[in-house]
Amino acid sequence: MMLRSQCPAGIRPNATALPTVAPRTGRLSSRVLTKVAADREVVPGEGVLPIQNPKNWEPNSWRKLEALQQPEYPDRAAVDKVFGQIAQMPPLIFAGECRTLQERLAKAATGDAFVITGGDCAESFSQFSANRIRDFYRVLLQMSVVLAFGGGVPVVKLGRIAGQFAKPRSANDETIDGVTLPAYRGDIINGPEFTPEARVPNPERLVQAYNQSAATLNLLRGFSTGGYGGLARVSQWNLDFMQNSPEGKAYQDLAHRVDEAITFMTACGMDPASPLMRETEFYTSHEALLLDYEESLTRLDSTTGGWYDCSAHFLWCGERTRQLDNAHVEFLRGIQNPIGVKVSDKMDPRELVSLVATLNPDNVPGRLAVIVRMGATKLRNHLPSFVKAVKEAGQVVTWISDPMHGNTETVVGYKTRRFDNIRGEIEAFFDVHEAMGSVAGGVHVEMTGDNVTECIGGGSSIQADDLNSRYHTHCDPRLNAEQALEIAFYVASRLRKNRTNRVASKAA
Ligand SMILES: O=C[C@H](O)[C@H](O)COP(=O)(O)O
Ligand SMILES: C=C(OP(=O)(O)O)C(=O)O
Repeated sequence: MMLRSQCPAGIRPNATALPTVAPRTGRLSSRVLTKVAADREVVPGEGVLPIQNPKNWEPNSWRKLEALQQPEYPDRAAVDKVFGQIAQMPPLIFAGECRTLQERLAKAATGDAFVITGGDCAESFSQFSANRIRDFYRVLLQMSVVLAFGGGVPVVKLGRIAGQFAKPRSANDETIDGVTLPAYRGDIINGPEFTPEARVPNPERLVQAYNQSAATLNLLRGFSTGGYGGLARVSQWNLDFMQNSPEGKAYQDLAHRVDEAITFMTACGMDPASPLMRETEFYTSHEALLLDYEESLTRLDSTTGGWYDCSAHFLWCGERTRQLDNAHVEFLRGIQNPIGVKVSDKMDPRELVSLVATLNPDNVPGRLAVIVRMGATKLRNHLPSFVKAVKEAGQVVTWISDPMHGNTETVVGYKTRRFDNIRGEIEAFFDVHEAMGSVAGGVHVEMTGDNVTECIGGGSSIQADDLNSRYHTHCDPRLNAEQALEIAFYVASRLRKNRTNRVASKAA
């Protein structure tokens, strides 16, 4: 009983805490699920109220609706068996962590925090290693320090990691040299190799993806609570290959200033061994695309009586699957995790208002992030009407910019993105919010800690001819560590400007 109120904040599990969720048993019928929910004693933890689950919603109610972008498994019985196994496996995250994240995202909606989401376009089995996770984590931490320094607000770190495996595709097939095969849909579904065997959806991949997510999360939790992610290590996070780059040097300067501030605060009596100095919060996220998988990890939280998708802290609905009457929106409207929805210029502002009302009917701050991705020019034209419509409807959302997905192009046979276009979209995002008096709450980028050559431009001046030298992504091009840090310095400059404006308007 005591454990029910011990849901840890962020990724800081109390070593003795148990999940406050009841494991689901295989693919239960909706009748059985309702019974499990009704039978469970709901005892609110300290300060945690019981949750009213949405009417007519169950973890499997999405099955009645059209689900786009789902794989066609050759043997449905085999795949159902695997989902049954996953439903018996432990949750990857805890409901209490999701609630803490929601509070943080609510602050980002008002400008009292800022969200940085980053990670691979698609996690892969072949590139899975502790060093890669560490290098990604280091860059995300560096970015968050740069942002916190510029913005003077807490930075919410949300990795596209430990579950970002399934990919929506524009086309169902891929043709190379006259041979047509089913598209690669992410390592959780099929393989990237261009062979008929690799492209068949294989249910064993589901278990491998779950296991890789669990192992990744385990390491991230260790980094976050074991001292590695603590502020005292700020100056040690620079990656070797960045030491001499302008971004690496700018970061090192900033890190020295942080070190000096810590020395000063320690002299004033702050305990350098305190959790504030040694630990950091880190959350996981991915696109809730493969609905069978998400359902099998959806569990009932015994503290609140709410359903949580325990595959990640934060789940989002992609641009290709956000139709109001379809399965993905149905699934997401019922889970209690904070969620996001990707939005392009193809959406009408009235449709956005309906979508926000469906996904967050109680208008809970921090519950819903609207992740805008359309390219700078379209964003300057369309975002104002989105912001206006949402404002007029009295809806609270956390606005986040994804400057990657509206800027993809093909150059010399490679899918790539230009650094200037990415930065240009972020600039437009901040400009529009500044003009509208709304809040730029975060940035969502595809990035890696590796020294890849997938996006053109930036300080390291990657040219089209360099793309083939270290192009390792399994799907879309990512910013490398240096480019990611350069973006962080730009965003920090905008946050600093916002901060100055806020101080000036308070003084006036
Ligand atoms: O990551 C996002 C999508 O899966 C990706 O952009 C789709 O790419 P495609 O247009 O090559 O299918
Ligand atoms: C597919 C993605 O984005 P979008 O839905 O915006 O295209 C993604 O973020 O991986």
